[in-house]
Amino acid sequence: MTSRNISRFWEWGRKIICVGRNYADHAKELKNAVPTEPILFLKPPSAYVREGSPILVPLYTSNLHHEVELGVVIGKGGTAIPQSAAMEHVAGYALCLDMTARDIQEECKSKGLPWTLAKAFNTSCPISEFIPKERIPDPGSVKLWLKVNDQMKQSGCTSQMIFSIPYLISYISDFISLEEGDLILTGTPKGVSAVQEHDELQAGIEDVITMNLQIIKCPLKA
Ligand SMILES: O=C([O-])CC(=O)C(=O)O
Repeated sequence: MTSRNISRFWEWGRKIICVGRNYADHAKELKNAVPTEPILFLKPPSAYVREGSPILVPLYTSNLHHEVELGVVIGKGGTAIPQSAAMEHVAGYALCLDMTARDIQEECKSKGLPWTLAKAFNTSCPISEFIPKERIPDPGSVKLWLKVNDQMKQSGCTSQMIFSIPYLISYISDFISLEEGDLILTGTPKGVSAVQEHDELQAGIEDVITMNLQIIKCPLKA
C-alpha cells in the first residue's frame, strides 16, 4: 500500500461529510428554513472528481446545480472533539463543489426520502488541489466565488456561515468519528443555478486558488 499523503486525500480518505443550509441567504433562496442545528449528509469517495476531468450530468436529472463550498481536510482523527481543540484536527482545505440534482432533491424532500441520488452520484464532488492550512490563516473569513461561462453566479464569504468550522468539527465528531483524510463540505452561499452540457465552470477562493471544470452529459447511468 502506498503511504498516505494528505495532499492526495481524495485517493484514500474514507468519507465526505456535507453540511446543508449553512448560509442563511442560500437556505432562503430555496425557501428552506434557516437551521438551528447543522444538517448533515454524506457523499462517498467515488464522488470525487479532479480538475481536468469532466463533471457528469446523470441521465436522471434535468436540473443539475452547482454549489461552491470551502472543504476542510481532516489531518488528525477524533471523536467528541471540543471546539477549543477543533482546529488542531485540520490539515488544510480544498475548494469544492457540491453538485446537486435539484429536481431529484425536491422529489426526495417532498416524499421525506434521503437525498442520496441527488447528492452522491459519480463526480458530484469536484475538488481543487489540497491547500495547506497555513495558506488560509482565517478560514472563517475567505471569499468563495463561482462563474458559469464567465458569468458570476455565486459570491460569498465564509463569515456568513451559520455554524463555524470549529463548531462543525465538534458537532460532527460527537456522532461520526472523524478520520485522517476525511473532508467536510461547509455549505454553499446563495446563487446556485442550473448547468448544462458544455458549460465551463470556474470557481475560486479569493487570493488562494482557482479551478476550471467542464460539464458533460453522462452516457451511462451515473
Ligand atoms: O442542497 C442544498 O441546498 C443543501 C446544501 O447542500 C447546502 O446548503 O450547501
